[in-house]
Amino acid sequence: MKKIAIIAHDGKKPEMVNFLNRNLEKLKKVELVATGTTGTHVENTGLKTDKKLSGPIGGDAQIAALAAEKKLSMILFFRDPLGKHPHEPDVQMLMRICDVHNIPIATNPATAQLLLDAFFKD
Ligand SMILES: O=C(CO)COP(=O)(O)O
Repeated sequence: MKKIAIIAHDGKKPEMVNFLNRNLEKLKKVELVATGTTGTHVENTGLKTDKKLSGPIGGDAQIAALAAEKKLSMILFFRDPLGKHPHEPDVQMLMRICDVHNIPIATNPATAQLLLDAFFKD
């Protein structure tokens, strides 16, 4: 089964939840993995997800490891460009690993929608 990773910074969690609710039917058809607090929000929509550690304590790094192992179809990362994040090096590492391994990564809701629509077009 295809696996999609969901990550959201705190300032973008409401937008992430709106996105999930608009795309529930599609997202029910794939396996989801998420960073810890994001995962709790994902579960509150009724979707199931494999919850990793919270971002600041290693969750982004765990998602990056899955990307490096080519176990992810895409990453939907609702980044907050206006926030300060103690684990910014992990965020940069995640994006770099995606580029190294050519894993699609959306970093805002508009791109996330385009990626998801493309993924389910057939
Ligand atoms: O910090 C994050 C992304 O960098 C997300 O972590 P949480 O889902 O645990 O809030």
